[in-house]
Amino acid sequence: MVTTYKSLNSSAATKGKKLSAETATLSYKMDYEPSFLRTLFSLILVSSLLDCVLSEVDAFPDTKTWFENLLPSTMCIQNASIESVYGIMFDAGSTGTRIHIYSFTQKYPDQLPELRKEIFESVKPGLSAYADIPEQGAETIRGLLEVAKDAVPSSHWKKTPVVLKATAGLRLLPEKKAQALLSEVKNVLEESPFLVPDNSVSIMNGTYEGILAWITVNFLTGQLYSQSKQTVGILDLGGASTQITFLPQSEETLEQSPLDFITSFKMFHTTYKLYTHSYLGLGLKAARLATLGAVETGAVDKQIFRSSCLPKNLEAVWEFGGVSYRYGGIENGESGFKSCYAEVLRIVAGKLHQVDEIKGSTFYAFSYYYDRAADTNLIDYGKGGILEVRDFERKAIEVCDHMEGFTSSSPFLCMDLSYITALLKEGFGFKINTPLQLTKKVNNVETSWSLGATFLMLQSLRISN
Ligand SMILES: Nc1nc2c(ncn2[C@@H]2O[C@H](COP(=O)(O)OP(=O)(O)O)[C@@H](O)[C@H]2O)c(=O)[nH]1
Ligand SMILES: [Ca+2]
Repeated sequence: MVTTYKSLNSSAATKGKKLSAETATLSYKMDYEPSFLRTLFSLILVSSLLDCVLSEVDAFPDTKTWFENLLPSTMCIQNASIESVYGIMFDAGSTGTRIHIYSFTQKYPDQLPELRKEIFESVKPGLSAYADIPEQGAETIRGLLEVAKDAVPSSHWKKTPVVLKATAGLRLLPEKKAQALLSEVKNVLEESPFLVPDNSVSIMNGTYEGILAWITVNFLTGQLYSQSKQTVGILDLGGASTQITFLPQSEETLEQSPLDFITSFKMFHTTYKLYTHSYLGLGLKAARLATLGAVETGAVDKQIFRSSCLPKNLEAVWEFGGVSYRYGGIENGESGFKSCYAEVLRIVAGKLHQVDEIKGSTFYAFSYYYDRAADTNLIDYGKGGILEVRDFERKAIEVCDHMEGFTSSSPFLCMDLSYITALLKEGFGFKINTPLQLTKKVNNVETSWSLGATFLMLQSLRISN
């Protein structure tokens, strides 16, 4: 049994910092403490339930009932005198592609496997940057598969499933281009020695992102099996889309929310009705494009997109989704927080559904919320921390009103912080003193949908040794 936490290459914090700094690749290996194996056991249990019902999401996009009576027939990872089970999950995000290689051990034949180790590596840019050269996009997957070949013993290759789920970057592409990319990727997976299930390469429904991450976080924090059922909401800010997911306490929320914002499921004899929504185009980088006014026009030769959120004398080129945009500040014009905030406000104003009760709730926030808070020392990169919405605002004012002395690695820092402030305050309608728990990992497990998705994959395939 793994008894100590250790980071094999270097500290996760240092590696994570690289991710924030948007470097090309990073990798780390880590073992997990046994203290939360019970939690992971439970998570696997939930995933076994999830597996059989996720397909219902598309069929009944309004209110769904999940998990009902599923437990006995789905507890299928058993009867094994097992050493290791592996699962490979690709997260094809809008800003990068990541491979998560999880290994599990099964100690006793009648027990579900326990997560033992995760190996992670990523490349930038994301698949959508290869929209016109899909073969090259697929080559990035081939490269990452080499990591999997090193990580998984060759004796296990054939029974180790590999799945790729794409998120907002591909959702935003024209259907034909997205399909061409997915088809090239599928070819590459099929050429690999791993097990390639049906539907192994797909664009994930935005609802799944929120729900899988919500279940992951609430299991890892012990909320779902505690008596109090004090669950926490989650906020994910990706490059191209953003998700909000929480368990409403008030009937009013359930009654007044649009039908497709509410998803219900039964788990451990409790029915949960979650509020979840994914806003496509409101991720951090998509919001930059919108603020620059480049969404409608696209990148036109020689055109420079200007914003008061950028240093006045700046002129540079920014690439997103495989397109290059020239951008800069407004020389002899406005700059600073006040004018910048007015710009970013236009991106969120009237675009989001607001719920009164979130004002008093606790939310876990990760991805770009975490990265930008860490970049500006609002939180420690390794540890995370609790912030209030007004901390983002305070930092936005500080950065935006001192852009002349700008030395930051990202010229977009003022715009990003202002956007995060506007999204939280005016978009979702949080109060300035709403606490946010900035978290990258809970018990050393990434706060992302990919672990949950891996459990689903294993369970749906009845993978065991
Ligand atoms: N906690 C966590 N964050 C991640 C992981 N992979 C990517 N991110 C964060 O996700 C953000 C980028 O979002 P991305 O997935 O590319 O865009 P999306 O397609 O709109 O979701 C950045 O803040 C990354 O740091 C991960 O494994 N764990
Ligand atoms: Ca993401």
